[in-house]
Amino acid sequence: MAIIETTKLNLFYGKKQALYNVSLQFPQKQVISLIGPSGCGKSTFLRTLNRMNDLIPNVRTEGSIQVKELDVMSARTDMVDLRQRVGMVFQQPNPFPFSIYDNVAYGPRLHGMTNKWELDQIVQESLMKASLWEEVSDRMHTSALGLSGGQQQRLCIARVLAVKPEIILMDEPTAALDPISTAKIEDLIVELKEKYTILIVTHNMQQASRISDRTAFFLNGRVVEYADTKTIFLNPVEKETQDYISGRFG
Ligand SMILES: Nc1ncnc2c1ncn2[C@@H]1O[C@H](COP(=O)(O)OP(=O)(O)OP(=O)(O)O)[C@@H](O)[C@H]1O
Repeated sequence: MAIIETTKLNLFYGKKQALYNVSLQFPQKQVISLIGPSGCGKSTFLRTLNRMNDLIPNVRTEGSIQVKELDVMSARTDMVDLRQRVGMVFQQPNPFPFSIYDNVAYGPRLHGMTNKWELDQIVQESLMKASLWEEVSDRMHTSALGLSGGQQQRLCIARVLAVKPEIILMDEPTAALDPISTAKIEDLIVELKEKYTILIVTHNMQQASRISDRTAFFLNGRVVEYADTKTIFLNPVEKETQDYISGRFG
């Protein structure tokens, strides 16, 4: 069953159209890669799913997005609720300038959790799920800004996990990281799909083929092909997909 379904999604930045009739379905508890050359609309598409584009002036969106029963584009949709269910991790790790503990506790506190015992539990659990607990358990009250880039990115993932999302959107989450930190995040993504649905924008073809179950290839704001990852990389139907994955453009 699809956890996310977009239907005929069009998006305009002012007069410029960036997405054309994007209709995609994403099954639960899978990793889905969004690939395509720079400027083809991958990040724009990702941001429509939790309405992050609303923060950009002059954006207009048409079509529909369902996250299970939730009509994402409805004016009645509660943004705090939506972004709790559909969390996001960005290219540059962006921890708050607070302690490690306060970064992870931020979301639960925002949702009204005040009990210290409960907060301690959720912070520890989230850091464990993000494979960071062992590295930080003895310095929870020191600044998150003292962590390495890879640790900061896992902290940002822990921060998302702490509010118990169903879906995690990741926009090039390893682009700013070294190969070892990248491998840790990739392992983590594969572990997390046991419980979460993960959409990842990536320019790294090996990464997409290593970690994702399904892959969507975008070009000029359109989805050219969407299939299981093996098919996209080994046996694509469309010539444009073949050209892109074999490095002939992009
Ligand atoms: N805030 C914005 N205002 C106006 N146009 C934008 C904005 N953000 C993106 N665009 C345009 O929309 C199109 C799609 O951009 P988008 O960033 O979604 O592509 P992308 O595939 O994620 O690219 P990249 O891989 O380089 O991050 C591009 O033509 C881009 O210039």
